[in-house]
Amino acid sequence: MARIIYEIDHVSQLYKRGKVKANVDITLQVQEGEILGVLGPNGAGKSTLIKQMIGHLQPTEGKVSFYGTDVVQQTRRVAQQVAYYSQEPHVLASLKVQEALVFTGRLRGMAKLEAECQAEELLEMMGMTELRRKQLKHLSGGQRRMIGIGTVMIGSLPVMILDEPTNELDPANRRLVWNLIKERNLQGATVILVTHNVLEAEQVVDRVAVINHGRLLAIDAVAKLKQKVDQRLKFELITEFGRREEAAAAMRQWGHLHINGENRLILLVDKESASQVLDYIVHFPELPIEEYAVKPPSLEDVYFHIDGQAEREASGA
Ligand SMILES: Nc1ncnc2c1ncn2[C@@H]1O[C@H](COP(=O)(O)OP(=O)(O)OP(=O)(O)O)[C@@H](O)[C@H]1O
Repeated sequence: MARIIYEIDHVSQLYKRGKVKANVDITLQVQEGEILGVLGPNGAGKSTLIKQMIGHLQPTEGKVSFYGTDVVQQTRRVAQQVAYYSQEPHVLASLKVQEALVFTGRLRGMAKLEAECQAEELLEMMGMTELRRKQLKHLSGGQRRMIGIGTVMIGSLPVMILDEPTNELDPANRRLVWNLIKERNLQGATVILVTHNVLEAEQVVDRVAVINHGRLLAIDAVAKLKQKVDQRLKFELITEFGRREEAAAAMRQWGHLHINGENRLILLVDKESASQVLDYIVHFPELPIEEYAVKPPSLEDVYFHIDGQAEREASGA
């Protein structure tokens, strides 16, 4: 059995004197050595949970323990063991790239030479050695984010918490970051990864916690979550420009539908009705659908399925 690093026990967070419930009665554990993805849409309560995990926020109710002790009673130990990458602007902005990395390494107890060597290695890995003498505030948004990832990596702390690590990055850098995360995990690091990029997260996470409206809707291994929609097939439908709602209204009768872009619909249907749906699409001439494809469900579909189910239960449907 893997050791439990984090124990989140019936945690709730209220803002604005109780008017905003950012998270509601969340209970989960993080196991040593895993990559746990925390998925949810904007405003779901993901960052609030992370702030509680690093001790920046004391939960209104419940407790977050790190190796068995309340996080807020040992923020120093947590800071020494948990590397955190936030979405917020970089506090090291006036430092040069190399200084920012070395400074962070030194704060984590590295010797000067060791920190300088690791900073150089990281810059090489990220293809950013040319930028080492530039101030962070003079970098592009994406470059600054890459250096932010570097500051999480330096010192090789045993736990990494990354809040939307690939936001603003181009495809090559996104791949690089996912590879760095996977590599660190193979070397033993536990990773908690907040994202709404479900498609990319699927490639790296071991388990997934789905959060919306502050509540934990599901937590399990990706394969187990996928079993929930295993008996379904996914239709990806591209609608005619400006006629998405019309197409959605016609297709909703066949299964669980969600809108996924200006002219893209995703329809999850039971395997038994798939041939009927196909027949309907092909033979119904008025249907404003330009292209369709049938695929097995992805983690993204599981996510929408779980979220949709929670919405339906909440509305009593
Ligand atoms: N300091 C605050 N004061 C008041 N309300 C807040 C505060 N921080 C967050 N909230 C609210 O709490 C809810 C959860 O916010 P949170 O930032 O945790 O969501 P998130 O899932 O991280 O969203 P995103 O993906 O957009 O970053 C939102 O409704 C948000 O508006």
